[in-house]
Amino acid sequence: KDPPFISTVAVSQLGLKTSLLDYITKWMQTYGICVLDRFLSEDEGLKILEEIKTLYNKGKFKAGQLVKGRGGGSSKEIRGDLIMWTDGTEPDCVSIGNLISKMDSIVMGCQGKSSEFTISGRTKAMLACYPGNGTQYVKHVDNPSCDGRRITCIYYLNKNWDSQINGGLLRIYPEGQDIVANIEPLFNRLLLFWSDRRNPHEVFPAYATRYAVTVWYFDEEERSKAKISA
Ligand SMILES: COc1ccc2cc(-c3cnc(C(=O)NCC(=O)O)c(O)c3)ccc2c1
Ligand SMILES: [Mn+2]
Repeated sequence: KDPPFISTVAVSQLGLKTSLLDYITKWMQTYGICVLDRFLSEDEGLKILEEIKTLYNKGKFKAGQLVKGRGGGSSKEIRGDLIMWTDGTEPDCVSIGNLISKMDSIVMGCQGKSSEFTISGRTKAMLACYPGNGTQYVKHVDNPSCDGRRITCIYYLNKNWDSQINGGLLRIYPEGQDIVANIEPLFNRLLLFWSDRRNPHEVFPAYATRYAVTVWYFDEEERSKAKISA
């Protein structure tokens, strides 16, 4: 069952500037990717970072699932992130819960502004940590199999990050375009992109601890049709 989801009524009460929502819609329609810097206040961002570090240091993160390497059957490790799922209602996730509801209000605010924004729900939030020992995530598509996920929404928490030194760059290869998008996982940066085959992407090896919070938003129709995943 998908976690409860903000109602559109709440969005209008938030009184979000439609110019921001129009900006997001336009970027998503044109490039299928949108970057918003300084998404929250510095203080809110720092509170989220502290909550995540605390959870990580309590050993609450587990290795993301391994995907069998090609041939030989050996489970060649192609993922390096450690993850933890939360719906942001636990007592030690208050700021993370605030982030999730701000993500909801952004995505819901775009509802109906373009045919692609027919969002009916979302996953819980996935807290991810790349420990920084050269861990990476090879090129992949988040939703290659019509599982219902339409938008990938990632919030980065990495202070003074420089991919030239720390690695951990996210590179997106928008389908059918001869450009790539190089996205630094910078503190207080929100990234949205279509989760399907339009946006293959990879995370380059990270050489410093790299934190992110990801939520996937479901398309109503695709989600209702999706086989209930095992
Ligand atoms: C069924 O259990 C699980 C558990 C964890 C899962 C994690 C991912 C995932 C997908 N993409 C990325 C990514 O692209 N990150 C880009 C960035 O951090 O900049 C990432 O970090 C993690 C996908 C499927 C999963 C299924
Ligand atoms: Mn991904």
